Amino acid sequence: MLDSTLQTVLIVDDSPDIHRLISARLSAEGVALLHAHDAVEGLAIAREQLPDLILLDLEMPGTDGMTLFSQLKEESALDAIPVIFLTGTLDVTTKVQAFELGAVDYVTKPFDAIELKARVRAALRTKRYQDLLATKARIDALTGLWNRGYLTDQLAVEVSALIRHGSPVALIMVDIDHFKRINDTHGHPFGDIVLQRVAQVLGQATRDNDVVCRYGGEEFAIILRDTSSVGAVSIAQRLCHAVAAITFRQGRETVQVTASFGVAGSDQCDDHDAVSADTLLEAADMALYAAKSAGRNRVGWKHETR
Ligand SMILES: Nc1nc2c(ncn2[C@@H]2O[C@H](COP(=O)(O)OP(=O)(O)OP(=O)(O)O)[C@@H](O)[C@H]2O)c(=O)[nH]1
Repeated sequence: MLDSTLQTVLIVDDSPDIHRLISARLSAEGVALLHAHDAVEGLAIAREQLPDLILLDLEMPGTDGMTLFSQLKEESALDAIPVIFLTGTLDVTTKVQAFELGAVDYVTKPFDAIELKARVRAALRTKRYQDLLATKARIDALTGLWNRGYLTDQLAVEVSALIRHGSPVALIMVDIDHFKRINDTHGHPFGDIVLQRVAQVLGQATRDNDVVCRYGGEEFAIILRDTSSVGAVSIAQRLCHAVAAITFRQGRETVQVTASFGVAGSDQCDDHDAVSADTLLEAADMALYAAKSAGRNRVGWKHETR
C-alpha cells in the first residue's frame, strides 16, 4: 500500500491564465498546487518545498524554462524531481534536448484536459514508487530502523545545521553486551529477536525527530537534534535502564540483556567548524569503548564513564 500523503505539483509559467487553467484541470486530482510566475521564483519554491512534480513553461521572459531546468538538474536535492514541459511550439530538436536532459514528459498548449491529467498522474505515480524504493533502501530489514547509510547522511545534515544555525547535535552509540555469548548460548534466531526488541525499545524511548539506526551487527546509533551533551547523557542513561529492564523468554528460562552506551555532543567542541560527522562518530565510539572497559551496562562520555 502506497503512502497516501498529498503530493505537490509546482507550476512555473508566466501566464496567469495558464495557472488558472491547470488549477481547474487538476482540481479533482487530490494534489497540492504551488505557483511560480518566473524561473527565479520557481527555483526558490522548488528549493523550499521540494515538490513531487514540476510543470515548467519553456518560453518565459527573463530566464527561460530550459535554463531553469538545467539549474534544477545541477542541484542534488532537486535533480530527481520529475519535470513536464509546457510549450506551445515544441519542435523535434527541443523535444529531444528536453528528454536527453532528463524531462519526463511534455504537454503542448493548448492542453487537452484528459491528456494533461493522464500525464500528471503517470508522473506522480512513478515519483511515489521512486520515493518508496528510496525509503526502503534506507531501512534495516531485520529491525525496521534506519540503516547506516541513512545515519551517515543525516549526521552530515545535522552538522551543516550546526555550522549554519549553531543548533547543537548529539550522537549516542549503543552496543549490546556479550552478544556473541547470547547467540552462542541461545541460538542465532534468538539473537535476532533480541536485536528486534532492543531496536523497538530504543525507538519507543526516543522522540520522533531523533534518528534511531542500526549501525551494523549488534550496534545502534542515535542522532539527537538540538540536544546538549548533558541532555544526551541523561537520555542514554534512560535508554540503558530501559534495555536492562527487557525480559526475554527462552523456553522456561528468563534471559536479560544489557547494552553499553557512548555519548558525544557538538557542544564538547568550542569551534563548530571543527565538528564533523567523523569526529562525532569517533568521539561516541571512544566513549562507548570506555563504557565497555569500565564494566558494560553503562554510559560513557568524554572518555570517562558516568
Ligand atoms: N543474531 C544475530 N547476530 C548478529 C547479527 N549481526 C552480528 N551478530 C553477532 O554479534 C556478535 C558480536 O560479537 P562481538 O563483536 O564479539 O561483541 P560482543 O559479544 O557483543 O562483546 P562486547 O561488545 O565486548 O560486549 C557476533 O557473534 C556476530 O555474529 C545479526 O544480525 N543477528
